Amino acid sequence: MEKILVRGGQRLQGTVKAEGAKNAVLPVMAASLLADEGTSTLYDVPPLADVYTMQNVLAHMNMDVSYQDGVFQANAENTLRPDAPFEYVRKMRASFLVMGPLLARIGRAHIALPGGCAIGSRPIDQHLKGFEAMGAEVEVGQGYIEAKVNGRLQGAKIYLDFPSVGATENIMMAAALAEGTTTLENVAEEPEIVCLANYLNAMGAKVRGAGTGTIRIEGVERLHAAEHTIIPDRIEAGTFMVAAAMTAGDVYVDGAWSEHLRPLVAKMREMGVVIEEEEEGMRVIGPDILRPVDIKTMPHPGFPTDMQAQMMALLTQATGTGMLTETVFENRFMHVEEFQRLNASIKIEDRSAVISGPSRLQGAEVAATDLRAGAALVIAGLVAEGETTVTELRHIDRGYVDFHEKLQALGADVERIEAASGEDTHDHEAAN
Ligand SMILES: CC(=O)N[C@H]1[C@@H](OP(=O)(O)OP(=O)(O)OC[C@H]2O[C@@H](n3ccc(=O)[nH]c3=O)[C@H](O)[C@@H]2O)O[C@H](CO)[C@@H](O)[C@@H]1O
Ligand SMILES: C=C(OP(=O)(O)O)C(=O)O
Repeated sequence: MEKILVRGGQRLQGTVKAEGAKNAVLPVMAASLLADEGTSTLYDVPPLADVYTMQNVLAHMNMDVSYQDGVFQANAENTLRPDAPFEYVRKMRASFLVMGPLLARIGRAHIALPGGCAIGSRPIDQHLKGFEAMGAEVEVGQGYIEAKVNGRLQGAKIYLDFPSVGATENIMMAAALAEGTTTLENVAEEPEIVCLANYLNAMGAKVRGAGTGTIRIEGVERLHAAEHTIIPDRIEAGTFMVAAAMTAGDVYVDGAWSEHLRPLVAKMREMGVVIEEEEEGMRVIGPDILRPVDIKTMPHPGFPTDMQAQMMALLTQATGTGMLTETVFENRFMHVEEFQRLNASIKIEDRSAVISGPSRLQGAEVAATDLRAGAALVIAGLVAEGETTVTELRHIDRGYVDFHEKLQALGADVERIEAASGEDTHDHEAAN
């Protein structure tokens, strides 16, 4: 088992580049199932564990796929196999995004139930409600969801109870090949939804309104392969922005697109961080004294839950009391105990974490409880006294490419090392 070892005290300086977005590439890869003709080529595909998992899921379904040097190619002309087994879905919940494309393309899907995970129970009722409204029969049993439709899915009016990112994507992909028009209301407005809609439209779909609260999809009979470039990862970019601010550093984050990062930029500026917006990225200059802020996570364009743990790290260094309220996931404070091990002063009150700073963080052994928590703990280690070791790196590897190397290049004293055997005893398989 490996771990990341951080020796705190360095100020980050230089330039770092964000990869293609994990949360954009996964639905786009799933959407490549919809093309019955040609080979899709996707650019800026990051070499992440989740990308390899999705590649394996598609290959399991009998697609021809290849991935090299950031370019993913996918051909779905073969007879497709309609199932995604538990061995993939347990590694990555986003495997469930193949359900909409499978139903639309071959009228059947047999997908393992995603189940709960480290950040909450994460039900899929909104996805299923959408498929049923479009005429699919859905049965849940023995750990699997079986869905089928006679003939084509039918366009429908669907109102989501909550603007779920995954449900919006899954239903949008299904509706692209449905008969008639689908109107999806109260949908997610995340930039990743727009990235998916652009790919679908390049395939010949008629999707309008992505990035707003209502999406209209006029179904077409067939879709063809297309070329598409994945947007930069706003969460990876945001993570480096926080790392820069945390260490009173001066870092240019290439690929930090300001239009995707408005809620983060607003809060960091409130804390006193200097942010210069440029066309392709942002320069972040950390102040000597950080002010505390209150933050509530919300669906886009609200503050992203995927930046909550990183902001917790930053708030430990603010002078005064700040608060983080998590409204998107029911249980996304597992990292608080790990932060406490680093001597942070954090109290949980219902769905909020109250952080008193500035804390003199002290290096300790901590475990990544989920993907963003892992990144946040490494960042906390950058300002902690002594050595911080972060274990359970499989979480970090789901969403960050060469995380420690990118930090090293900015001047951090960080390395990835082999843990002594038996040292890392919490190796649960389920990564998500
Ligand atoms: C691969 C990917 O893109 N992952 C992102 C996606 O996850 P994901 O698509 O799973 O997140 P959702 O937006 O669907 O979930 C948000 C909330 O809605 C609830 N819910 C969702 C679906 C449903 O059918 N019923 C239901 O109750 C969930 O339990 C959660 O509490 O959006 C999240 C919210 O921005 C991000 O944190 C994840 O990084
Ligand atoms: C929660 C996340 O991802 P996933 O939905 O894939 O678990 C994340 O990217 O922070």
